[in-house]
Amino acid sequence: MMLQVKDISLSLGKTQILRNVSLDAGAGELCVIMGANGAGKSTLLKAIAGEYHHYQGSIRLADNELRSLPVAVQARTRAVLSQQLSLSQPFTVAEVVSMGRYVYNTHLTTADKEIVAYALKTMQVYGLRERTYPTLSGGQKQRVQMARVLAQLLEAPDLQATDHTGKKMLLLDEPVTGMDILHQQLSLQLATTLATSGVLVVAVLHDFQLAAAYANRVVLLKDGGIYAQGTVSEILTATHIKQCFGVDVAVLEHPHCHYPLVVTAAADGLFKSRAEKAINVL
Ligand SMILES: Nc1ncnc2c1ncn2[C@@H]1O[C@H](COP(=O)(O)OP(=O)(O)OP(=O)(O)O)[C@@H](O)[C@H]1O
Repeated sequence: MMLQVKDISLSLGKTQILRNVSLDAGAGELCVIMGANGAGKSTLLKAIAGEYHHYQGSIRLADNELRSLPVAVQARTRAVLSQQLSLSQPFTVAEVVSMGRYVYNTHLTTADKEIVAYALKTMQVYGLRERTYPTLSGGQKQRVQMARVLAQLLEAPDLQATDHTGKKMLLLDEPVTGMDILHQQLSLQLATTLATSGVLVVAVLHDFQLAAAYANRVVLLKDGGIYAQGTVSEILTATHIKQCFGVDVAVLEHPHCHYPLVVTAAADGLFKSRAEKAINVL
């Protein structure tokens, strides 16, 4: 799946939210969108998910203009984990994950049920499958949502069995919010495994360490526009982070791994930055 976002601008109400955003991402990539609160990350992800039709510019998926693709086709080619998904009905965990399969069949086949069980086990929520979703903890809910999108993407109950190249896209909006460190790592490893099988993964993340460890490409948004995009080492620099988040950080070498470490200096650097002004105002 090739995604080509060309010069899109989008207003919601009277406010322009996205300004001339362009990015290209290809099959097998894990593309991470970062930026401060309100920078436009979720809006961009929703636009790529086909939620808005009134953008200017073009969003092309495998060479088709997104807004011309029928919704049913979109649902079979991409899965979306949105922020703040609320389910008012007391669905069970198994039912929530099964929703990922109803885009293919109105009645679940044996293969669908195997995929659902596989997704539940992969996100370590199989033991919760009879529980009602609203009773879960925040992190457990996110794990169930990851299982749902996994169930939607898979063509067999095996992560590596299928070549998804050119066929599928996964959109994740802050997927690890509320998850403990083990399940954060598990979720990003899962995203990487899917990317390796050819899925194009676009994820909004706030965590620099997860982005540094897992992203192939980082897109940094500021005030609704692209501030910078490129590889982890090109984008996660102290200057960019200061410009986009107003915080002084040091970017260090990881002692064992190939990716950088972004660290704040609470007693020193932080208080030289805009955060100090914000704190003083309180
Ligand atoms: N439906 C809407 N109508 C008007 N303004 C909106 C609407 N949705 C979002 N906005 C505004 O658009 C801007 C971008 O919002 P968006 O949710 O894309 O930010 P974000 O980068 O995902 O932020 P966060 O890190 O807080 O999730 C914000 O200023 C937000 O208040």
